[in-house]
Amino acid sequence: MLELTDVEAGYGRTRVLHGVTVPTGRVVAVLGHNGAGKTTLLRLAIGLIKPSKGRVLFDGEDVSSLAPNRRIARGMAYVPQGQQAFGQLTTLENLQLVADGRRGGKALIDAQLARFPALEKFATRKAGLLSGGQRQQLAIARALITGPKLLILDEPTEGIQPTIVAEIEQTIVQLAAEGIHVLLVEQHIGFALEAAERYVVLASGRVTQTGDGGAAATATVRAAMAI
Ligand SMILES: Nc1ncnc2c1ncn2[C@@H]1O[C@H](COP(=O)(O)OP(=O)(O)OP(=O)(O)O)[C@@H](O)[C@H]1O
Repeated sequence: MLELTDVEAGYGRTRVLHGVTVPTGRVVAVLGHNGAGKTTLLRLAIGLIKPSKGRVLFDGEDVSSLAPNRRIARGMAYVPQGQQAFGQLTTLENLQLVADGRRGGKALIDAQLARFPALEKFATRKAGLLSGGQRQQLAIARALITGPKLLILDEPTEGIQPTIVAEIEQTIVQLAAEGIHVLLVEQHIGFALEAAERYVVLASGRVTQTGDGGAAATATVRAAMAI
């Protein structure tokens, strides 16, 4: 589905990623310490930054030079860090912003309200008054309304209370079971590897390790990351 091959990218003259190749897989986990380049890699995948070298293939098409909106139209969706939502709008209005103008808009919203009971419960609550975990579910629901083939998630459980962490993890597993591919940056290495088909570890913008996911990979990855 998504293939990043030998990509180099950064900000202005600063190179952050150096020859990074990410394998394909239903769920691919991107791991690494703070500042390793994980978010940069996701921003590159969705097209917010362009590679100066290498290529990004999606569904067999070279999308390296396509803008984010065109990648979204092809079936990519991106949920950045930080549980972003329009705080002054209600849960429902946040969902309507994405669903309006799409065929079957109401059904698309209903499907996500059914997926996330907390959002259904607080449909008329302003998003700014939701808990961080609920806002994260809202951000994921908004992305899912676009019907993505690939969901790109940047630290979806960061700063979220443990009960909702488990729900979000369950959602990721469920999405994969539904056939949606996931590119996941996640600090909870145990969960990320359990959910992942493949993983990469980044350090200073380079891949230091890659392999098959699964619980058995945890010890190897922890050793490689010295944690
Ligand atoms: N907009 C930017 N302009 C310049 N440099 C940036 C920008 N964003 C990130 N960087 C730099 O790129 C490097 C990688 O940052 P990135 O956010 O991709 O890492 P990360 O692995 O996602 O870290 P974290 O886990 O802290 O989110 C860091 O050195 C960072 O300072």
